Amino acid sequence: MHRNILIEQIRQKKSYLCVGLDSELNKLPAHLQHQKDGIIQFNKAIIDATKDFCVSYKINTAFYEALGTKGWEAMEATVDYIPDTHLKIADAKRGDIGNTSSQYAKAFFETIPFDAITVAPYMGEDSIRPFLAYENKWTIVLGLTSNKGAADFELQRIRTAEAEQYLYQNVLQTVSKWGTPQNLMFVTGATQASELANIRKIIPEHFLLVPGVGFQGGSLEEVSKYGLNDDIGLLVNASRAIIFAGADENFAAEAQAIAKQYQQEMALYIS
Ligand SMILES: O=c1ccn([C@@H]2O[C@H](COP(=O)(O)O)[C@@H](O)[C@H]2O)c(=O)[nH]1
Repeated sequence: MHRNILIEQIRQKKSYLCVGLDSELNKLPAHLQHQKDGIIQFNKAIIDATKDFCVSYKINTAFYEALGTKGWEAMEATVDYIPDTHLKIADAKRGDIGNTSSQYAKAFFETIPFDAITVAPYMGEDSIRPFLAYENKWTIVLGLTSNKGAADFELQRIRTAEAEQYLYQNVLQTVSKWGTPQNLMFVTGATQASELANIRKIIPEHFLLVPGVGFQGGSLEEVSKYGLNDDIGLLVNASRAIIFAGADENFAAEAQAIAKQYQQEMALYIS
């Protein structure tokens, strides 16, 4: 998906919400858990209920890979069902030596036609280039993640030739030179909103994929205050807070109500 289309969708809907389809089998409403295509039915109902309030869906592949062939089938059927107006993100956190990364890119951009994939930067440029080689696809590189473990490496101070900085800042500076704001985004956890102003100094134009509102406690208001740019530049993800808002037959209506709440708050922040 081209950046202009994404921005147009966001402006039309007054929403930069990304709904996370972390559809863990044993958390589905009881009536779906034992059905052969329970996850597919669940995802379709969630998509139908939320598509007017969001611009993107993020499938965390772990929840599907864990189920083997059935999970991969559910992932494919879900990607097929998501309207083409919505950015389809594979949260797969891949990255390997170049020829292996090429196969990951093929798997998630061609075999299953996602628009975007999350990638870990640890193995460096040759591990990321194969994803960037695809036109109209997005590579979303982990920058400053939302978890406690971000302190172990990403928030370590390092000394480079130019400056003393956090490791994650060096990642943003370096990786942003390998692609452009048209094909590269960065993950920034909503729980790290205090760093957003610094992040915007390094990458003012790029889109940020921001997980961590809802269950992880991040603030949509803070993220929006420090993260929005002239093109909006944010995709804020909520998974469990939306898809598991209700636990019974009413789950889709409950999910819709929460997605709508996020959208309505976002509309206040979009000028
Ligand atoms: O830094 C990161 C990177 C990825 N995630 C993923 O986003 C969702 C968040 O789910 P919630 O239920 O809204 O907490 C999930 O798929 C994570 O693996 C993240 O949380 N933080």
